[in-house]
Amino acid sequence: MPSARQKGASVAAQDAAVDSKPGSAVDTVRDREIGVEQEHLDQVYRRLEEKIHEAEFLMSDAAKRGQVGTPGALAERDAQVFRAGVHLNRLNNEFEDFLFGRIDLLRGKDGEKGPDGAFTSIEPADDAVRVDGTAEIGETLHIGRIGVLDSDYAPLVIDWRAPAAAPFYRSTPVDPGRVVRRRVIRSKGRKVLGVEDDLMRPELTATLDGAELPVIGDGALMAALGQARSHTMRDIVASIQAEQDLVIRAPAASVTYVEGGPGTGKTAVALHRAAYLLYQDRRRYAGGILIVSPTPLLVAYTEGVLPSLGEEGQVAIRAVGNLVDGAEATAYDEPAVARIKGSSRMLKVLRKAARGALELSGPPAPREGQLAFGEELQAPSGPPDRLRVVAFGRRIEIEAAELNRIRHNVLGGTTPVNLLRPRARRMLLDALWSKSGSGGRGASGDRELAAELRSSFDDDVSAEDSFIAFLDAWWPELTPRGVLVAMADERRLGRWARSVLNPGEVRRLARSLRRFGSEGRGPLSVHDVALLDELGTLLGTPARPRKKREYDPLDALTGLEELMPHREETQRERAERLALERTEYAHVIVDEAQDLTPMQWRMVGRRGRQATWTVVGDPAQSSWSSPDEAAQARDEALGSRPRRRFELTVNYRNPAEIAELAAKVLALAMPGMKSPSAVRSTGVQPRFAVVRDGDLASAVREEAQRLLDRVDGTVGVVVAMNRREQAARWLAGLGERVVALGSLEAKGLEYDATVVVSPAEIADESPAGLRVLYVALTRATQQLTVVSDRRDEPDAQGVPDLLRD
Ligand SMILES: Nc1ncnc2c1ncn2[C@@H]1O[C@H](COP(=O)(O)OP(=O)(O)OP(=O)(O)O)[C@@H](O)[C@H]1O
Repeated sequence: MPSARQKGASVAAQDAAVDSKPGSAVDTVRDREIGVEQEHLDQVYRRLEEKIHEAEFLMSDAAKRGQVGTPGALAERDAQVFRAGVHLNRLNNEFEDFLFGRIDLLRGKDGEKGPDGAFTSIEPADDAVRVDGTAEIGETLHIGRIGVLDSDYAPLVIDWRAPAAAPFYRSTPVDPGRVVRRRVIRSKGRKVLGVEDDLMRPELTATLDGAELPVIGDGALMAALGQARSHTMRDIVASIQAEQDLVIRAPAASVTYVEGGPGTGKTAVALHRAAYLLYQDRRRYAGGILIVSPTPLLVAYTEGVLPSLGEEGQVAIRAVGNLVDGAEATAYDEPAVARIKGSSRMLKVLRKAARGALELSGPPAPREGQLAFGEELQAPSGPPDRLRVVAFGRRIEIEAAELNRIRHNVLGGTTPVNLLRPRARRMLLDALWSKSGSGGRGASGDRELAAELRSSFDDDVSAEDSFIAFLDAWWPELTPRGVLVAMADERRLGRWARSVLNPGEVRRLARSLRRFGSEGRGPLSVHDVALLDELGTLLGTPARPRKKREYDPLDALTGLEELMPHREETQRERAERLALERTEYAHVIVDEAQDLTPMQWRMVGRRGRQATWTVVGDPAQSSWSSPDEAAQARDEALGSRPRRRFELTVNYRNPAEIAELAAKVLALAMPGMKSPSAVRSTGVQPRFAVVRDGDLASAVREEAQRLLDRVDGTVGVVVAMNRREQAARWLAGLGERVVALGSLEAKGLEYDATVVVSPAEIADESPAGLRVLYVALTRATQQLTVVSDRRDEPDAQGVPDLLRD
């Protein structure tokens, strides 16, 4: 397969000859071609308007039907309203470029058409090209965000995900299939602004309706890559490249595993794949698609892509620190602590803590309800050591030793602690019963009487205030946060982590957990969230009594209750409820997978136990210190599912000048690892600035301003994590186009230009520092400035030690 650079170059060279004469015949041809596409777009919009009217009619008709009360009519109404609503929503969406592509194809081998109205054959008919090298175009297809058929069911627009659209992405000059010319159409609202063509069979003289096929522009890919960046990612639907298309359309079997260097389009491919899967099998993915992203910044950056592809609702994009409902990671752990919290060794510690925390419990007073761990930390009263009740007119007591024995028995096995409470209650009642001596009263042989006696004993005791208060204090419902707070006590943690963590690790971990405060309300880090999720599983959530639905007198009249126990919930309400309750997904996509720690893999794995997976990542960008351990955890999460591997090899983000510099760090970080090849070059070399008089702030501000003057889009200033707030102050007043980022926050993002501040400082931040620096150096689409301080040991040209040959 030729590189995209070769492709782009061949077309650009071809066009350079014609395009160099502004105002010449080329402009007239371009205008005429824009006019041709405008006509088609007008026709598409006329048809869309008809469809919108149809959908509106369907909605109102469905609403009328709703007044007829038979179950069949109600279900039909729900289904219709749902379908019409989705349709309207999608059509009303103001797509920036609804129609973006066109392919002109040779006649196919067979004359068969697919369900989208296009001919299905991939290979051209034997006689499609005449012996003199001329050919007539046999089929023209327009490609857009959703498919549109005209009133005769002929395709006006093919959905980009339909099989007929695949040649738009797959065709290359080496393997063109039937495609002669691929055209990208740029439009805004209803107006066509431009066209860019790639010729797949330049050797042919092709005609369309008898006239020679014109070729316009520099190629769409280069046009897209050269555009200024904003703070949100754009879709790449008009210029997906062949190797990317293979991943996007890979069958969703088991695990699709994608590796590729920085800028190879992994994130873009992951998002387009989600849209493709939904299109392929909407019913199957009604179970939801989860996209796991490393940071909330990357979530915000990518959030608009799926709606722009016409997909919303069934895809949840969540940062790995936001996967647990009600928990949101806002704090960062220092690398040494992150290493402990992320390690699979934590599993053993958490297992001990989940059970051990029960022994810390004390009376729930002074507050009602759930046990507040914080209070008991300050005044550790411990669990009550004696149970006293009065039953059948007698005082019965259980002492500490027996209580401990009972607790020990109940805790045997691996059942989640909170689910063991009914068993604990039963065993207490058994012990009280045998102490009461009442067993003998039924011994005369009347088993029914004995059972009755026992049952009334249990009822009496269970209703007693002292028994209820005891059980609440002795076996309270534990919360994950409560257990984490309990682990903040170093001595206690040392006990639970014995022979797993060394004393230094225990001290560090306990100190970090004290951030929650005694109330457990302090900020969480991204690694804490995985611990919370694990604890949630270890503790379990006891079943709550179901809210009984209100009695509806109609049920009695119609007998509907038996027929439709969920009649009060419409399909849509049910879908919304399920989405809220959803903890497992039909497909899980993990972006930047190289960064997931073993504990995070466990958390993500729980959300896709029955799912198919797409995992994208780049080991060279891993900020996790033990990639082998993480790989093992990944394999555990993915189980024995077979994997299909893909590799992306072309860097679409960085110009060659920046990619070359980054490759030097890659050679240090991962010797022998190949860099992806950059697809374009700008002629602008990275700039090296050196801090004067120790005034880092002025140097960074000056360089940021310089770049703001040189690019139209965004500028990112990447600093070591502990300088984030400082750097934001340095940049104050420079406007919204510039942002300060900690090295770990830069993951996945991109800017027109970046300032990387003190490579040595970033590299020294953690054991994975060189890989983090590699990430920082690969964020710019146009220009890069490296600011060096003394510790960077810059040479006379300002090049820091780490970036020299
Ligand atoms: N086929 C394409 N057409 C146009 N732009 C593309 C194409 N493929 C990738 N890009 C652009 O290249 C840039 C990098 O893409 P993306 O962020 O998906 O790469 P990545 O592999 O996830 O990078 P990283 O690993 O560094 O985070 C984005 O601006 C994306 O829009």
